[in-house]
Amino acid sequence: MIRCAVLDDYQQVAKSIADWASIEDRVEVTVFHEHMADEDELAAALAPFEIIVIMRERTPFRAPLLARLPNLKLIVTTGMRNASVDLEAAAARGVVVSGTSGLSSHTAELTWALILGLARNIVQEHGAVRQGMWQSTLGTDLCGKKLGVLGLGKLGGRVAKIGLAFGMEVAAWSQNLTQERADEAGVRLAGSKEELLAESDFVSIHLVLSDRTRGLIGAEQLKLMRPDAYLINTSRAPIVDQAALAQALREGWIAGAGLDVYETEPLPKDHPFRTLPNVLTTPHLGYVTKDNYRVFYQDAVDDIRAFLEGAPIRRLA
Ligand SMILES: NC(=O)c1ccc[n+]([C@@H]2O[C@H](COP(=O)([O-])OP(=O)(O)OC[C@H]3O[C@@H](n4cnc5c(N)ncnc54)[C@H](O)[C@@H]3O)[C@@H](O)[C@H]2O)c1
Ligand SMILES: O=C(O)[C@H](O)CO
Repeated sequence: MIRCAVLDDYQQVAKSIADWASIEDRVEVTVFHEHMADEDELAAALAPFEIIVIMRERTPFRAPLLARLPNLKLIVTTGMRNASVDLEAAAARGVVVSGTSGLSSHTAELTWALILGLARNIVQEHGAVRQGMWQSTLGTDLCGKKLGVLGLGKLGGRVAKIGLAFGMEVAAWSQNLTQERADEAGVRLAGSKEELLAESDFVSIHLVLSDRTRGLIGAEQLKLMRPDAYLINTSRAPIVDQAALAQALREGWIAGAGLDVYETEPLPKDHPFRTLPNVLTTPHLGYVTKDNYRVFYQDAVDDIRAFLEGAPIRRLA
């Protein structure tokens, strides 16, 4: 039997959500529900396995860990982009890395959950109702307000479209955004990042993390935002200087933030984002839906079958 490990199945759904029975005559699957952060623990637990299925970027596979996994032949990661797998080191060890497809609506929808949650103080009001109170905050209308979208790719484009449906004025900016793409999305191309930050009621980040986008929003940029504006980041934490963001929230440079992504995940227990009253946090839930997991895990099973049969496989570049 080929041994396969499935990592970080926090919700304990990996086995039931896909058709593993179709490969059970050849593959013995062990599912790990708890996150293992320690490299020694990972190396010891994973050394016997030929195949490892990983959920997004929860457990990094860099050269030192890969070197300690002598039996490893295939890594299946969910999605087709995973910055925490060292593809070169894997190739050097003869380990194939494949990816899965996935849906693209999920994170745009979570972005709107955060925007709506912030605009209508949903979490505070829910808590207050539970404690016997009635109407303790004033909400903000979205219709007629300005939404600034940083990065107009798949998710940014979808978020912009929903903003238009709410009757918002939508502008977008990124270093490589063209007038043609802005026209196609039906939004205004902002003259500069600074202009977009200064004028928006809600700024939502949908850039990929790269050398050009790391630290794109620091203290200087946060100070350009209005004190009644909100920042939403469901993209990647290091695009925003995290210490500057905590200061901005503490000192009221902006009204609040909706965050799904963090520099260290899981977010450390004593991190200020866990307690600041004007932060709405979700634990990197953008992609965590039944519908998307069904696609992720079924594709993982299909990748494993293809690999075992020598059929073409979706390799990560
Ligand atoms: N929270 C979640 O669970 C979740 C789920 C899926 C994706 N994401 C993140 O959302 C982000 C957007 O994903 P997507 O699928 O829309 O990606 P995409 O590739 O379709 O779009 C990314 C955007 O970034 C821009 N961009 C790329 N490189 C750039 C650079 N060097 N400088 C400036 N702009 C640049 C692109 O032009 C585009 O507008 C990514 O960071 C992704 O990791 C988060
Ligand atoms: O980029 C993504 O797909 C999500 O953030 C999960 O890692």
